[in-house]
Amino acid sequence: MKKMIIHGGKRLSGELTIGGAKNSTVALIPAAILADTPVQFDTVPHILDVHNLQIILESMNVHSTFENDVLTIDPTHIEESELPSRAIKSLRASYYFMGALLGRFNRATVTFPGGDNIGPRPIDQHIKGFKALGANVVEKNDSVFISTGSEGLHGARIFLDVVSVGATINIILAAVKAHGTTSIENAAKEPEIIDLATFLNNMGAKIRGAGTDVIRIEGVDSLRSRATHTIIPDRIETGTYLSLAASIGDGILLKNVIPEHMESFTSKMLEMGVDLQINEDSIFVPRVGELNPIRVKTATYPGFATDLQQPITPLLLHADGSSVVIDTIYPQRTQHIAQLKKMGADIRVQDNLIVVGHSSHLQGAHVEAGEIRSGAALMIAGLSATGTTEISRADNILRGYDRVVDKLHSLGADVDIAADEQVPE
Ligand SMILES: CC(=O)N[C@H]1[C@@H](OP(=O)(O)OP(=O)(O)OC[C@H]2O[C@@H](n3ccc(=O)[nH]c3=O)[C@H](O)[C@@H]2O)O[C@H](CO)[C@@H](O)[C@@H]1O
Ligand SMILES: C=C(OP(=O)(O)O)C(=O)O
Repeated sequence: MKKMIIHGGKRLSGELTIGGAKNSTVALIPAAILADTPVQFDTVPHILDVHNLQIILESMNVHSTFENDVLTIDPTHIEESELPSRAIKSLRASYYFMGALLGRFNRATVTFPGGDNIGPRPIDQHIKGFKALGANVVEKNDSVFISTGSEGLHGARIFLDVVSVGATINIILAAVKAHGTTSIENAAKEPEIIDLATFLNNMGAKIRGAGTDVIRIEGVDSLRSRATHTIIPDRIETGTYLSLAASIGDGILLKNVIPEHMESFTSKMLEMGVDLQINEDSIFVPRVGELNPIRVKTATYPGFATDLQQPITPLLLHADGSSVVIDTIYPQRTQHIAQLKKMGADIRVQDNLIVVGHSSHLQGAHVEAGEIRSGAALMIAGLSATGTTEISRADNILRGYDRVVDKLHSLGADVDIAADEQVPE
């Protein structure tokens, strides 16, 4: 495991470019195995999740190359094989191989995925979707075995009991080459789902309604790539740097942003009194003055993303009064609290609410990134704090933040990654 070492307390300034969205990328890579041609993605983030997905692809004889932000994947010689469980366990999105393999081979065996430890993460809605499409699903030991009869998958009407990004994507992957028409009702509306549908439609898929809560998919026989797919910018990375810039910036410009994807977040920053300058595809964060406390309640898109409730917390510590955070998606997503307290933050849980009080001074400390977004919160707090902060389990940050150390250096931060002998792999 790695640790991140931060010498904090420096004001940061400059500009940086947001990378391709992690949560699009981790769906697009499994989707690539549905193609009958090589496929290419641009603005691919340099993150551990991509590296681990490449390992999983390689185990199926799907070769990939990643150079200059361009990932090329050749699925034309794909073979069914046992997937490497260590790589599967390293990320949540490995469950997209269930839908993608089912779409490609009419069967899939996938170990239960890993990913962030943020409370219970059932996959019942994914399974419900696969079954509706005609698959037989058996969960045994730590694996899910999914198969169809010789007739393959057929279209179906599926109403999701819970709005789930993962289930929506997995059902699209399975249904895109099924016989007949599938509809997903109460579907998730996240921009990453539109990105996936755009990629598949450009290869000949017939997916309508992505970005609304009813998605219709007419199955097609073949998917053929004709152009490089440019991945949408990462809205969670953007929100993280917006929080960082308002917390300790002396003027920071974020480029490659889709401001419409950020509205639930930027509206909260404006409410706090951050004088954001929102342009067509960039956002400038000036040095901020006094900040108002706010209430944050997470919700499905276009609501405030659960993935940003921890990254905005260091900014809330600067507000002149107590802010309140309620995570309705993952109520147990609170690993940052104990760690931020070690740095002197006034933060506590009270009746299922996270209460964040004004904390005029943070002190560097040894803290642990229990998951990606608590890691991001600690990184911002460490940059704001006086003294040295060491964040162990920093792999959790590196698994989803594109070239994070280079980007922080470009803003003038004193930060490094080193091996952590205390925490074995
Ligand atoms: C790789 C990826 O894109 N990860 C994102 C995705 O995770 P993921 O796709 O796993 O999250 P979901 O949208 O599925 O989860 C939303 C809620 O639905 C529940 N649920 C989900 C599936 C299911 O079968 N049954 C069920 O009850 C979950 O426990 C959770 O409370 O969306 C989450 C919510 O925006 C984000 O935090 C993650 O960053
Ligand atoms: C929870 C997250 O990721 P994953 O679903 O990949 O664990 C996240 O990106 O905040």
